[in-house]
Amino acid sequence: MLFHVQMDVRLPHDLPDETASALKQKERERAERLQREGKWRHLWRVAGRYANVSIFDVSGPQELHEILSGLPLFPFMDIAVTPLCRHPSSVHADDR
Ligand SMILES: O=C(O)C[C@H]1C=CC(=O)O1
Repeated sequence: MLFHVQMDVRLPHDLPDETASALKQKERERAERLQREGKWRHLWRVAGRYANVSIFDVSGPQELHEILSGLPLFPFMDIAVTPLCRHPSSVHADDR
């Protein structure tokens, strides 16, 4: 099942630089692993903002919630989830 996810990162201004760097490094490793596993299908930076737009391919909302809530930056992100289904006019056979 595909989900469009927008994540807006809001790190507290008083978060120490070392803590922020460590969180970002852990987040990067987790994101790379999930992409290699095929669960995080697209990851795009929103131009001009500390935010991303992503497409996840997971079994359903429960798995998505487990993934998102396990992200190191989860406590510092506003997340909006939109479930997707196939568009009848799409020419891409792999759209699910
Ligand atoms: O930078 C972000 O958009 C937040 C988060 C998502 C993937 C990642 O590596 O960090």
